[in-house]
Amino acid sequence: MKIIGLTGGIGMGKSTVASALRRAGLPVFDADRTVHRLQAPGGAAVAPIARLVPEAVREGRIDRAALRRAVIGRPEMMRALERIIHPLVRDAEKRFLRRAQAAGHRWAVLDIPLLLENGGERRCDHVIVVSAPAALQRARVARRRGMSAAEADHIIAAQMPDREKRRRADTVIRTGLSRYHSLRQLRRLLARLRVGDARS
Ligand SMILES: CC(C)(COP(=O)(O)OP(=O)(O)OC[C@H]1O[C@@H](n2cnc3c(N)ncnc32)[C@H](O)[C@@H]1O)[C@@H](O)C(=O)NCCC(=O)NCCS
Ligand SMILES: Nc1ncnc2c1ncn2[C@@H]1O[C@H](COP(=O)(O)OP(=O)(O)OP(=O)(O)O)[C@@H](O)[C@H]1O
Repeated sequence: MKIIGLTGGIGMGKSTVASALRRAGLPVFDADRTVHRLQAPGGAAVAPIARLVPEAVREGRIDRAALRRAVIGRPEMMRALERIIHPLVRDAEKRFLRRAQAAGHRWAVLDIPLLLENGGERRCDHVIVVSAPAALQRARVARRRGMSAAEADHIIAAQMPDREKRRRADTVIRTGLSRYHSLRQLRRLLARLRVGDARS
């Protein structure tokens, strides 16, 4: 089974491309969703987060806004949170890949925001980076519910610069134009990789 890594900075359009890949029949691992599940009531990350940021957890429930305020713009706290979350996400990814392989898929997709920051490209056969102009990225993140402009700026600053991501990509999908243009780029790539010839 071959692996497509899908990544890009916050608000660059990853989720849109991930949905299109799902519609094309590929199994997609969604790292952000996995993080949210781990942090939901009963999730494996709740107890360790309660020890790290007690004010973000009340009655087994994580207050995401409080967690965000505690870690964004504080690199040492963010690193501590990542040390809790990333090994758990990696375990979930391994289970996902085993299931996809057992189901006979020829390709699987890892949708991971910090793929390149963490050297995850080594596990991929093809890396897609979604990219848009910086001003559009900021405008998209600003529209995002719950995240302030300052928080968005801190997150963007904590990520590998877009030009560096594009340099490391096998394919860059531009999302600065219409969705139609982005999806056309994606369709061309899937044809080139021969995804969809047999069961994907
Ligand atoms: C910081 C947190 C609390 C913000 O939660 P919130 O619900 O507001 O945002 P969400 O989880 O949907 O993330 C939105 C985007 O923020 C960016 N982002 C998230 N965590 C990080 C990080 N540690 N470093 C850089 N960017 C990050 C990604 O682009 C992601 O797509 C949350 O993202 C978190 O717990 N992050 C730590 C775990 C992590 O590294 N996740 C990244 C994927 S493995
Ligand atoms: N051509 C395009 N391709 C992808 N997204 C687009 C495009 N044009 C506009 N958008 C919009 O950009 C916004 C950001 O996209 P999306 O949520 O997919 O980003 P993301 O990379 O998953 O973000 P995050 O890292 O914040 O989860 C969405 O509101 C989407 O509708």
